[in-house]
Amino acid sequence: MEIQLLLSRDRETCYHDPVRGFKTRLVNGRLFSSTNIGMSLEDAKKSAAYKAVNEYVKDNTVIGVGSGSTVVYAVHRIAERVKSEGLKLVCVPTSFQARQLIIEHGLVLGDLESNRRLDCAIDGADEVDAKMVLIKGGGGCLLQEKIVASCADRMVVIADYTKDSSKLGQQYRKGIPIEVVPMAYVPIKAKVEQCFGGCLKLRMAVAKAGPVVTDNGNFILDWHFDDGKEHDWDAVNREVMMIPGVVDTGLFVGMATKAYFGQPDGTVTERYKAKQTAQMAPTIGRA
Ligand SMILES: O=C(CO)[C@H](O)[C@H](O)COP(=O)(O)O
Repeated sequence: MEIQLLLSRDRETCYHDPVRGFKTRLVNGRLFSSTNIGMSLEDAKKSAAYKAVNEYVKDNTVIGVGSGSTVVYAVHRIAERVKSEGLKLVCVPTSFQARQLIIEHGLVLGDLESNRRLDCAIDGADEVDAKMVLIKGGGGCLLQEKIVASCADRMVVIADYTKDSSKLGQQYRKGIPIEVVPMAYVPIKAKVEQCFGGCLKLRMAVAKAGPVVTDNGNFILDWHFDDGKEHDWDAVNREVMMIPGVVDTGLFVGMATKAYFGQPDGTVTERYKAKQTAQMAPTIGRA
């Protein structure tokens, strides 16, 4: 019997030796042994979320609650800590989903009218590059996620190892989401393609005919950019934001303070924000 290739995708390869019953997984250049091969992607999300909540959520604080599947674990852990430690927290949602999670877990629901400054925003990401530039909005909630993060003293990203990337586009192949006013989606698509290349696709709904409509009543264009080129994401983001009808982009530049990546063996790796340079100022100033 020969060694079998079980899985091979971007920066992740998994082998099985049927004679010795030995499995290995190579992820982003790190080798994981057969003892921990059974950890699922969900376990990786959970480890990252739990570690972030344990380290960043403090008593008497206001927390921004992001959106997506990894955030579900963060909200579970926040609720556990509120119960066991009696933490006094106010949670500000970034989407309809986050609002429901907060309510379902019996947490105190807040908003930006009563809490213009947050202590920490905890959110997922679709991809995080080596400079901590994020692609967000895979779940369509980028606008409120960016607003809430911009009001927080720190933004903490929770993700599994598939989101860890050296360069945007290496791991996440669905493009950079751009939220747009519906009447402007055709000219915006043409302008971005003309100025920056690539191709923009109107995101279509799955269980509804027609396009995805965001929590804010807008459309999403997913920009499949040219990943063969070097991009200055801060400059690109600023220019795209200037196009009339663009509401926001899923590019989060200079916003994340720290990222936690859950690994296949249950460990969590961490990345900190690089020192700010003049070329890489925060997209939106903190409140
Ligand atoms: O930006 C987001 C939603 O707009 C999410 O944070 C992002 O899509 C990651 O989601 P998940 O934790 O499910 O992988």
